[in-house]
Amino acid sequence: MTAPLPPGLAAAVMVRRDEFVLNVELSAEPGEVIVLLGPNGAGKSTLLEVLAGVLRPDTGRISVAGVLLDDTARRLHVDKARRRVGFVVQDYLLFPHMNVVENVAFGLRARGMRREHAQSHAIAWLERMGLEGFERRKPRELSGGQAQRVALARSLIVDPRLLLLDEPLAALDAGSRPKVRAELRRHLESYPGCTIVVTHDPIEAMLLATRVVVLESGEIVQDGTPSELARHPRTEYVARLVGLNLLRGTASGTVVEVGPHAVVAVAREVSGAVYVAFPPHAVTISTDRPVGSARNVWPGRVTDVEAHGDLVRLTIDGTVPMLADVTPVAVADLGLGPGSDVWASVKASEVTVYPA
Ligand SMILES: Nc1ncnc2c1ncn2[C@@H]1O[C@H](COP(=O)(O)OP(=O)(O)OP(=O)(O)O)[C@@H](O)[C@H]1O
Repeated sequence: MTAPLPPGLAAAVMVRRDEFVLNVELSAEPGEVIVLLGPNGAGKSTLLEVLAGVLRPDTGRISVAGVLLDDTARRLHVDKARRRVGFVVQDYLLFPHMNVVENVAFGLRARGMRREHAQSHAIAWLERMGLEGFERRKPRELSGGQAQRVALARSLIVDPRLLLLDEPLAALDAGSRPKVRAELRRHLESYPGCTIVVTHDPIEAMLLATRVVVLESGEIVQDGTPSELARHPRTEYVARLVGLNLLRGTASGTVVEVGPHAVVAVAREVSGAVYVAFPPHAVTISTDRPVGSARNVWPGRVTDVEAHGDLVRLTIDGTVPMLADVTPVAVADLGLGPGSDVWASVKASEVTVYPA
């Protein structure tokens, strides 16, 4: 007897594209949001295309929600149109000649649902996405954020068990990104299936992911929670990308309260629930309380010291826990090691702040 297939995603595939080889084993539980990171050409889009059924694996197996979608040993391949997999690509690929309702209803129509029925489902989804009033517009009459929501509604309406998002926010301008990102996060929180999101943006990764998987040269080089990755990056690429201090707090004016007696000063006025982020290299470490111009000065204790490329990454515990990258010379001069009491300072201008 064969073991039952898992309720989430289970994939072990090898795909060749000319010289490039993707060789990946990946599984995910329902409800997990995996952010897939990796340098250009690492194979992220290739992996999504294989999972979506756009590409066939050379060898391997893929199952989603207990259903086998590919099994090369048995010559089994479920066509992309018949997979319960939603795939949202970077440029949305909305049908330009169809209006918004028709775009969203498309998947249901393709499955044979009657037109009126499919459209009333689509209208309900548009309402859920905050898009009422846009039903009859054509894709070219939408903003980037609206088009992104239409694309998401179009994928979710067919109740996929796996949702694949290839750089879902890349087409948005910097101004609308934080808001759409927060919306996307809310949608993903209530989505019961597995999600895989490809992004190049570390903030997006840290905000959306319950788990981060890093792909380099067609192989998974690291897999863990965002904070595990930030604390113990295993490659230069990971270190550069996700080595980010990220805190959640409540803002008022230019001050964000991130914990009891812990505040972070930021350079612009904000209010309400926010995230604040700053890179480890923006942190200055001293053993005496500094008297400079930095508005953020926190006491802490070094708990971990790790070589990290040309620098040394310190894990600091205190009112504001953080990672700090310092030079080996500074470590030697200040005599730093686990247990050292230090002052960490960060300029307000180095802190990024955005809505939670
Ligand atoms: N249609 C194709 N035919 C042959 N090779 C391809 C094709 N598409 C991509 N490749 C190759 O496959 C490799 C992985 O590409 P892929 O697009 O999956 O990477 P990626 O991680 O998504 O990169 P990026 O971040 O630049 O989008 C690259 O070496 C690329 O040249």
